[in-house]
Amino acid sequence: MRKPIIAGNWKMYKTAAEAKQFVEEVKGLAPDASKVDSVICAPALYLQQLVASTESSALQIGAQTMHEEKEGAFTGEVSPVQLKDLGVNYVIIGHSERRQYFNETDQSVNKKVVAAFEHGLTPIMCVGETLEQRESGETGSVVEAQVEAGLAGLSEQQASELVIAYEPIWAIGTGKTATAEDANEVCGIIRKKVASLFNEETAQNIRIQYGGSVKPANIEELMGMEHIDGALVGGASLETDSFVKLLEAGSHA
Ligand SMILES: O=C(CO)COP(=O)(O)O
Repeated sequence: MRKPIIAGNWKMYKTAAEAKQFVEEVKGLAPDASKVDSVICAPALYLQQLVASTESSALQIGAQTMHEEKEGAFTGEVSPVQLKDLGVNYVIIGHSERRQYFNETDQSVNKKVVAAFEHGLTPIMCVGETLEQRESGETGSVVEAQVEAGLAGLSEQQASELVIAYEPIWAIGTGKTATAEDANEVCGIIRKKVASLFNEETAQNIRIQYGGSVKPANIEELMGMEHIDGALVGGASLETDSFVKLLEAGSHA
């Protein structure tokens, strides 16, 4: 059985005071960590404070991106060693906004995934097609290529521990959700690809999230699908009420 994982991606939202208040409110309400992994991926600025305030709670803290080198002359960047040193557990890698606005490629995503594991972080690697690719029937081949490139060089053990987030770009922040069946179909394609790259056991272990306009009203249907093990949530992770509802839905899946 794969443990569900619900992760909020706050993107570039919230002041320090708002971040602190959210976490203070939610940490006591997060379901038991044996039932669901509950994660907030916050702006880098707040990670230290949020890790400290969630100590000994079920709520875990993740980052939204990182550089692939452990240190160096990379002005403005944050390294995996620095994240680990703060007590961060998860890091989102290759979000479509990073690919679109910050020139991340399948190759740089792969370097970051490898570096995250090297430094004891669990990557949440994002894949997903554009509307144009979906409409021209390329969804399967696009996500397969992203998965193959992103997982290059990983051991079976690392691939088993990786989290993949399937986020169709046209469903992000648009209010348009992929139907549960469509989302499940693509997550199934991803699992099959992992089986072909590694083996069936690895494919059964890997956790695959769906992301794109997930909210309390649609999470149960999504989580009821065979290949969907969690959600990566933008907008609905910014409000305590809706985020707690998402965590609860995850804990019952
Ligand atoms: O990009 C997303 C999460 O990483 C999805 O964002 P929304 O949930 O706001 O559509």
